[in-house]
Amino acid sequence: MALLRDPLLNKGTAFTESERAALGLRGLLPPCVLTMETQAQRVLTNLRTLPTDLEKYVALNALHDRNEALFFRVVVDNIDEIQPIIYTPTVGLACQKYGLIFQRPRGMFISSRDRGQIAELLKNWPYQAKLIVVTDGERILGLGDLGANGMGIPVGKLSLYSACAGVHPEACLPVVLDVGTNNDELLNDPYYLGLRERRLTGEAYDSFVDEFMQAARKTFPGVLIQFEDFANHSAFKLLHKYRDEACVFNDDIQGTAAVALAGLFSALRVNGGKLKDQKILFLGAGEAATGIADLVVSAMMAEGVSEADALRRNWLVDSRGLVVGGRQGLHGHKLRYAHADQAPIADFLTAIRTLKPTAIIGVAAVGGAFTPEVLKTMAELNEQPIVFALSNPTSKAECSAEDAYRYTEGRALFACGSPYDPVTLNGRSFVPRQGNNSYIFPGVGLGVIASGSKLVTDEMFMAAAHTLADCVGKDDLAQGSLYPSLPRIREVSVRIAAAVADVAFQRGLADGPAPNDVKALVQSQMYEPHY
Ligand SMILES: NC(=O)C1=CN([C@@H]2O[C@H](COP(=O)(O)OP(=O)(O)OC[C@H]3O[C@@H](n4cnc5c(N)ncnc54)[C@H](OP(=O)(O)O)[C@@H]3O)[C@@H](O)[C@H]2O)C=CC1
Ligand SMILES: CC(=O)C(=O)O
Ligand SMILES: [Mg+2]
Repeated sequence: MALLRDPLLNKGTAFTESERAALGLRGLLPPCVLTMETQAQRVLTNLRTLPTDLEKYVALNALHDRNEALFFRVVVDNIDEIQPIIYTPTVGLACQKYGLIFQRPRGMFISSRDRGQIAELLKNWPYQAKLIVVTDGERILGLGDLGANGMGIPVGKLSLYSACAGVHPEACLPVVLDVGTNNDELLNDPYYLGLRERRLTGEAYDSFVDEFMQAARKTFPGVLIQFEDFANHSAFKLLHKYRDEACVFNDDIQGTAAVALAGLFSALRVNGGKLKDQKILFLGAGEAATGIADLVVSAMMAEGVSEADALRRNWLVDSRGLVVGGRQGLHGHKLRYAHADQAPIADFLTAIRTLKPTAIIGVAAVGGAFTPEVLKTMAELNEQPIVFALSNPTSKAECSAEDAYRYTEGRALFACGSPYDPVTLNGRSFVPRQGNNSYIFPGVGLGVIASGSKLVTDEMFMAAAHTLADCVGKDDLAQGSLYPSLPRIREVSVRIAAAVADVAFQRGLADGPAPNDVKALVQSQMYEPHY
């Protein structure tokens, strides 16, 4: 009976006659033995009768908790259909309703009440984690502070690690650091499952996170830790504090940078431009924007431009307007892009008219900010404007795919953070694809784990960006797709992982000498969902 209740071992109705006899399962299952294919078909049939995406999310979660192999089989074989349910946009809604839809816990919930005991608590995890995705829930997608409800994000990211890159589910540990929430709605929600107190701040917060970091690394030596959906003020601080001593990265800063740069490379193959000649205007000046801008600057410099010139080709608009030199209160990550000799500009459209960018990248979580006027202006300024609406979930997208194509007469080179269906305009069909770090982190994580890298470096993200861009074919570009199709994701992840592992071996970061065939090493470590 214990076997039927262990999701990592359970096969349900697929246990064979001989297994049933040997494992004490006779009488505990209906007599008919099903194949995994029939089970998967049954899952899909049931799923497709459910009226809402949230109900589908709940059903898939329940399957995940019953039978991991079947769950991942269904995800891998139907990635286009299932990813939007277990990841953005539906995972955003699932986090908002986390307390209401909660059935079984997944991952570890470490709250500020556990201070002083985190190492002890981590021992309760029954597996040897190689990969932790951790959030404190303060900036869940573009939905703000969702406190402990943010757990849906590490769970969703780790599902993609196993589905898209074959990191073994047993190696994956989702963690929420529950330091309270400042979201009054949640504090008053009878179903909220997190601590009902305001967020820990300052030294108390820092030492709590540090205790977790030390305990996690001690309990799971060599573990890769991915920071996810921390608020801006914590994200940069934590990345800089740990990146040179621990195997960590920040997905929102570094993963997003790589996927956006790959998308730019693809767009430039279509319009014939060079990266060093682009002028990029970001809506947003936070983790995603400055992460992308920093990697773009490095890539421009690799094309022979000076750092000063490369910086000058990247401009940021934040909640107070264009980031310019001399503006009061600017600090940290924005300062590199606070260009002198430019008067302040309050709004995005005027910034476009003044700066004449070749590309706009939306990462401010302001839904609809790429208005018809913005899109038309980009189309007036550029034969083929680059328009990336990367904010998540869909409600926060800067524009829809349809609007991006319609208001640029089908000339936009478009990518979106959350999925959009294909668009038909004047008889031409466009297939927009997701500029989402989900193309990057699975392969990066696999490469880091396979090589046993001690650190995760910017060079790895640069390699990942180039590799992802190389996976895009002419047929993709011809239909407006700046990324490869999702059904190819495991092949893409292998290539990214090999490129990342190569960097680890070349830089002496890996755990051992380089093998003859790095790709084979990576592939040998991949989990295949079958019985
Ligand atoms: N597609 C993908 O792979 C990814 C998408 N994202 C999405 O990007 C969005 C932002 O994430 P992240 O960068 O981490 O968040 P941050 O909080 O770090 O940054 C948000 C930025 O948006 C700015 N902003 C807020 N309101 C406005 C406004 N009205 N006009 C102009 N700028 C504004 C903020 O300004 P100020 O600095 O003044 O506060 C801030 O600079 C989210 O929706 C997230 O889902 C994030 C990571 C990956
Ligand atoms: C995709 C992602 O990481 C985000 O929207 O935060
Ligand atoms: Mg994120």
